[in-house]
Parts: sequence; C-alpha cells; structure tokens
Amino acid sequence: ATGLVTQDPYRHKMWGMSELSVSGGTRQSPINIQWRDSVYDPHLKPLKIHYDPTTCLYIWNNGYSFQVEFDDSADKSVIMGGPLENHYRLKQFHFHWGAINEWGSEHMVDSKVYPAELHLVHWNPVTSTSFEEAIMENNGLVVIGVFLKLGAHHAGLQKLVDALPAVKHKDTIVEFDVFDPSCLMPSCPDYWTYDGSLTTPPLTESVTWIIKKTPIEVDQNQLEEFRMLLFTSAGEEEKRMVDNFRPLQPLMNRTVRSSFR
Ligand SMILES: Cc1cc(C)cc(S(N)(=O)=O)c1
Ligand SMILES: [Zn+2]
Repeated sequence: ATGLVTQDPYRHKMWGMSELSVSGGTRQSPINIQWRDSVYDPHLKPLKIHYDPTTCLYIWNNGYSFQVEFDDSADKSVIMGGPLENHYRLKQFHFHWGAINEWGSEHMVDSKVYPAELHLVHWNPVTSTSFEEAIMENNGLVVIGVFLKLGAHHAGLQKLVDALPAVKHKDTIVEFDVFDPSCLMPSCPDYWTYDGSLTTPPLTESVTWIIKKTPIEVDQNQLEEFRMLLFTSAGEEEKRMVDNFRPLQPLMNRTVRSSFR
C-alpha cells in the first residue's frame, strides 16, 4: 500500500493525509479496518433496508464521482436497525475507484484494498430537517460502504454503467428513474461499524459508517466504464476521473465494532 502515497489521488487538492485534520479531527475517514482489533457487539441488530425504486431521480457527475440522487422528501427509501437508534433516509449513492484494479477503495480490511467502493449516503430526519443540516450534525449521516471486487458481470450495476456516457463531463446530468440500489448489496448481512467523517469536503465528523464485510463482484468492462468518466467540464483539457479516493486517516481513539463473530 506504500505505492498509494505516490498515488496520492487528490494531489491537486489539500484534504488528503497532508492537510491538518478537520476541526481537530479525532474521527476522520477512511480507515484501515484491522479485523482482529474489531470487537463483536452482540447488541448490534441486523440492518434493515427498504428502498423504493421510484424515489430514484437522476445521475450526475459532481466532479468527484458520479452520483445517483433520490427523492428524500418522505420516509420512502430508508434504513434502520444495525447500530442505528432510528430510521435514516437515502439521499444519494456514489463510488470511489482507482486507475487500475490494484487500488481504488477508500476503506481497507487488514490493509487489503479493493478496486472500488460504493457509498450509500443517508441522513437522520429525526434530528435534522434537511440533508444539508444533517451533514453538520454529530451522527447526522449514515453511509453504507460496499467493496467492489473484480469478478463476474454485475447485471444490476450495468443499468447504471449504461448511463455513464451521458454524464462523462463534470456538471452533466441524466434522468435515471426506477432503480433499486438494494441490488448492489451483498446478500451476506455481516458488517463493521465505526464513527467517522465524510471523505470529501466538508470532511465533517458526522458519519456513522457501516462497512459490509463481503464485496460484490463486477467485471473488468464495468470498472473500465467508471474510468472513462472525467473530472473536467466539457471544453476543458480532459482529466480522467480515477483515483478519487481519500488516503487512510489515523484510527486515533476509536474501536471498530463487528456484527459477526
Ligand atoms: C455527503 C457526502 C457527499 C460526498 C460527495 C461524499 C460523501 S462520502 N465519500 O463521505 O460518502 C458524503
Ligand atoms: Zn464516498
């Protein structure tokens, strides 16, 4: 993983390992999850996921990743259970990936890095009145992380991949209706959970992370489609959208809990 340092993905942005952690940063993300240091918590419940496919709105390229946005004006696509005290609404999901299959994920497991990582971002409608407010709230957000590994073709992901050429450039958008992101979840219920932060600005320490233990499989062509997106807007000199992951952050005084023995 030392190679990663020279591959500092956001070398053109000062919020990787090199910047002063945000607000005294005691709970920054991503982290390396040391399996043997994680603590089984028998009080952790199974995660309950109820996504309504008709809440899917559109896909857009935000200059960091491609993002699928959902209608979060009601409790239609929600998660509950797991480490959570109440339900959280799905707002968006996006991915992080590398230029090659040897790296790309933000979190690692025993220093193993995956070629990509899916983040499903949810906010707490009980303690916040909007997603924007929840970003600034302690535990205002829950992000589910799912690792992607190279393997079989993923039929559910392909619908998303087929739309990517329409959002090649930064700030482009395409309608995307009726998609159920549950198809991107592994069937294995096991997860780790820890308190962390956003991995992109504003890097606020408002996230309860739920990292699924089992990766989903996608094929080479699907990963290569991610890598054909651009960081840059139409008309600018093209910069391929790759290595859009933040470097590992110090664990500091945190314990990662597991839902499984
Ligand atoms: C709210 C939010 C926005 C963005 C762009 C990225 C995240 S992350 N990578 O921490 O899941 C969260
Ligand atoms: Zn993310």
